[in-house]
Amino acid sequence: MSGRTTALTPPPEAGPPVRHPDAPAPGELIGAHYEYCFGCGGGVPHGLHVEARAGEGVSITAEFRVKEAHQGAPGLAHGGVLATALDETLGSLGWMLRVIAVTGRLETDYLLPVPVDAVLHLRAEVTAVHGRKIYCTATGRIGGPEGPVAVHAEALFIEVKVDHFIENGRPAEIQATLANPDQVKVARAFEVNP
Ligand SMILES: CCCCCCCCCCCC(=O)SCCNC(=O)CCNC(=O)[C@H](O)C(C)(C)COP(=O)(O)OP(=O)(O)OC[C@H]1O[C@@H](n2cnc3c(N)ncnc32)[C@H](O)[C@@H]1OP(=O)(O)O
Repeated sequence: MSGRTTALTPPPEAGPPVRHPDAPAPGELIGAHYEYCFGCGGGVPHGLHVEARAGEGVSITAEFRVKEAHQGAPGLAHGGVLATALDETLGSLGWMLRVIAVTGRLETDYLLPVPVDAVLHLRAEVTAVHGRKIYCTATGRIGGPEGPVAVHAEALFIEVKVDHFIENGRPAEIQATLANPDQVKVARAFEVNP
């Protein structure tokens, strides 16, 4: 696509993504990484509640139903909300590599308006990895998993360690999350092998 910045183009020395042997099986529901995540958490009433599943290879599929609280123009999803849905799906790719990664750069193309009550069918995949840099893309389709593409993103995620959240976030909540026996999957996210 025209107008792309080179920051999202993997360098020639980048390698193909490698699915981690302990990655969840294709179709497995991944679940929220944090109850109060705006993208996936069940504890956020007006959140997106994106539901992600492991895909084939190093990919993720997800669904997001647009609700009234997500409007920009009347009856249509806000562009920032759609970017959030793409970001959330891309963020789940860390499960397939067994790393924790945060968004460094996200470029979004809006191709079709997305109405309230529509389900956005999302798919994200890693295209290349170079050191801590994870190059990835995502699409959101409406009208079904094979429907027309409404939104598309290219992104660069950067691998971080759990210290990133302890140093920059609220340590007490990180520790509480780790200590909660019901948050097994969250704990697994922190158990990543370097
Ligand atoms: C509960 C479970 C938890 C699970 C948590 C999962 C959460 C998922 C939620 C969804 C995703 C999100 O919204 S995450 C939240 C939004 N994102 C963030 O808050 C990130 C804020 N940014 C940062 O903290 C920082 O800038 C980092 C960590 C991204 C990078 O800082 P750093 O660690 O010091 O590394 P740095 O040397 O700067 O960068 C490493 C390499 O990446 C490149 N790089 C870095 N940023 C960019 C960029 N924007 N565009 C191009 N390239 C970039 C650098 O040039 C360098 O390349 P080279 O020199 O090596 O070639």
